Amino acid sequence: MGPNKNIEADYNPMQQFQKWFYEADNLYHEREPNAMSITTIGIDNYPKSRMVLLKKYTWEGFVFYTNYKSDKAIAININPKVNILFNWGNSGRMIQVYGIASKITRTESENYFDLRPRGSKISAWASQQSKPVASRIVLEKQLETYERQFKNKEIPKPEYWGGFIVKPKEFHFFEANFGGIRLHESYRLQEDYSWSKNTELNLTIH
Ligand SMILES: Cc1cc2nc3c(=O)[nH]c(=O)nc-3n(C[C@H](O)[C@H](O)[C@H](O)COP(=O)(O)O)c2cc1C
Repeated sequence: MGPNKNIEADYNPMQQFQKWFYEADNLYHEREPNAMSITTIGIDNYPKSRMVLLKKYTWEGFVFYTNYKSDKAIAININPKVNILFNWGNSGRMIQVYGIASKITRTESENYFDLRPRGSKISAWASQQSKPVASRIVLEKQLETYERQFKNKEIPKPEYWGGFIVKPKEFHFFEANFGGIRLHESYRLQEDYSWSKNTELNLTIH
């Protein structure tokens, strides 16, 4: 079928995301509905994907946390254009989001860090993400060191740990069904901040 273009002035595709996210969790019982892949373009110009966990989404965008010295953070600093992907196998649904990533405020990251379990806080201190560790023993030693250092103390957020928000520019919602019909709805942010919508139905062979 041909594309069916129309503009829905008040519509925000975050509503559709919210519906599918809710259903992935409560209707289709995905094991980890908040797991998403994020692809960045690195300094070597290669795209690189890895999984992260979505910790919050708002009308503004999608928030995840990481090490600001990691490959993904370095890539984002150079090129903030990213692609995130949710793949929910139980329902045959997939969502792609093109967006622009930026750091959230330090206060927001601190507030979230304070809510994390003690073990995760220690790990944030001990882990040098994207850097090879000589051995498991070295990593365990680092964990012990920080456990000793913070014994009976509040654990502050490390300077290099924090969140990114991905502000969406384009959404693609895909739904495959077993009859081989694939629904593809896409939304693009326009200059006036309204979203244009495009719907396609494709007959696909898996
Ligand atoms: C299911 C899953 C969830 C993950 N969640 C996160 C996360 O929320 N934040 C994070 O920094 N790394 C997370 N990781 C580890 C990353 O995939 C990645 O290995 C690490 O962040 C280093 O990536 P980079 O070197 O490309 O920056 C997760 C891995 C898996 C398999």
